[in-house]
Amino acid sequence: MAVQLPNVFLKRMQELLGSEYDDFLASYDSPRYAGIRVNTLKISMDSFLKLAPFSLKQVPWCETGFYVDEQIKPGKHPFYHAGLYYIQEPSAMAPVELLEVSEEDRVLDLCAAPGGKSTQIAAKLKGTGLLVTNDISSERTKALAKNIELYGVRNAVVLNESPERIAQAFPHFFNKILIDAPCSGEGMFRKDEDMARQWERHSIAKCTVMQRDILQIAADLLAPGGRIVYSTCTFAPEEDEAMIAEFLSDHRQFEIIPMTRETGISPGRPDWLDWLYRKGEGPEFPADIASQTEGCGRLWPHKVEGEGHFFAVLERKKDGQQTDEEKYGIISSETKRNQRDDMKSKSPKRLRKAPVGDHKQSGEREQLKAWETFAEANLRAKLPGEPIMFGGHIYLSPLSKDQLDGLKVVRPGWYVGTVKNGRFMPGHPLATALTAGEVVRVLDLTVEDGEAVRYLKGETLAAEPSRIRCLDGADPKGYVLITVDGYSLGWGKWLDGLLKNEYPAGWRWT
Ligand SMILES: C[S@@+](CC[C@H](N)C(=O)[O-])C[C@H]1O[C@@H](n2cnc3c(N)ncnc32)[C@H](O)[C@@H]1O
Repeated sequence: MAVQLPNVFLKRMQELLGSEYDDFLASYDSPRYAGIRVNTLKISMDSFLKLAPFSLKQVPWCETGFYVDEQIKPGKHPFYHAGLYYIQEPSAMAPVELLEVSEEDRVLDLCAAPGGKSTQIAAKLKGTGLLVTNDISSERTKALAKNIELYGVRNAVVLNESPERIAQAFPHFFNKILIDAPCSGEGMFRKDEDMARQWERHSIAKCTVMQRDILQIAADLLAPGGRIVYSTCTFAPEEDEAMIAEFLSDHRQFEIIPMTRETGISPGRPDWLDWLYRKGEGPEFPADIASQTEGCGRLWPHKVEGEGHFFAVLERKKDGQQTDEEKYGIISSETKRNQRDDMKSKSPKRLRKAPVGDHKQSGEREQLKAWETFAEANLRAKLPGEPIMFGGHIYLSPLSKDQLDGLKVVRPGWYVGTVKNGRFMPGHPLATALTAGEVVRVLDLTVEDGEAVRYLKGETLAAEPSRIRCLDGADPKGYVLITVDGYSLGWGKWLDGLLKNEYPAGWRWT
């Protein structure tokens, strides 16, 4: 077998899977599956299918997902740098499909880094509603913020918080919540051999403690009638069926929404709750709860083309016994006061409202004015969100500063730029989320002639003024949106036949 699997894991799977075990084990001898998901925020499916530079095979459970041959290196193509697709393991595409995100939803992705599922949610929101995307690891939120920017998301707030503190700030606020929980990662063994080596260290018992806490708090974050999707990339019943059964026992107002099976999703295994109970490793759940867990789902590596995943869709019952707090999001002023005090005492580095000093306020006003002047001269679009200052930078935020007060904010919204020496400098994320029709100057490069790659490498390009497409008879001199085959890559600054490259050093093609 190509992958060295832990003996304890193999013994458990043999007991759990019985006659299916041999097929399961044989799946480790097949190559892993690679996938890409089209970012419909930046390109329509029709256009992508015409433009796709490699052959694609549909992923059954995700309309925008495709299997690709890993050897083609999908990360080494200008279209990847234009954010036209995300490289994602095919089974990891299923949880967001089950969340059934609609336009205008308020969505929370609680365990989001590096952002695969958040970018999928953002595409479904189509720039409407709100995405709050969070991870407890400050290191991992760097990749999360970068992906939100690369994929052209305009309506996301990126947080680096504990779920408890988000629940204090936003009680019963979100109507869709994704918990892609930290887990023992048994479904990752073929993709990442390190996961197999570290399986004992990320023990199932440790993971269940985190999962229990996160699920518990998610119930306090969910608005009436809302939906939670809980997912793991592990097969362990302690982290899957038993975690869901325990949640349902503690939250009788919730129920599992069984999922359809046509796409290859296998049912949950209530009998595995008995297996745990008989081993003395789990409680005996009431029959009505245990039977519901059959409505959970798994993608198995020996049954579908994917590495494996577990999911449960949880909704609040319509006739459930709810407190006013749960029903209407009402929270008593005393609870609010206690929560605010608690939040303030625990917060080291947080978003602060602008100090009220006149000097500071007029400085901020000037900077916001500089942004408005830039937008008037260079853009032809009404952009969403409130302009706010944060850490010396200007953002368009889907939330007010008050709503974010006291939280550890990585990005309060869409980063549009910063003012240096009285001059507005547009940010790279402004460019990646703009379309060619929204700006005054565009220079379109192509994959074929190699110029797009030269731009991504940071080279200065020569360009005759006639190549700069200028709206309304504008002068070619100034900030130009650089596109590849029509899709935005970043900024350039054109002067006298030369295009100064504004593609950020840390993002360059190497
Ligand atoms: C399976 S990964 C998430 C993958 C991500 N959803 C994606 O699709 O790219 C689990 C994440 O949970 C985060 N995490 C662990 N404990 C957490 C907690 N208590 N609250 C929020 N995030 C947590 C980890 O840092 C990790 O990034």
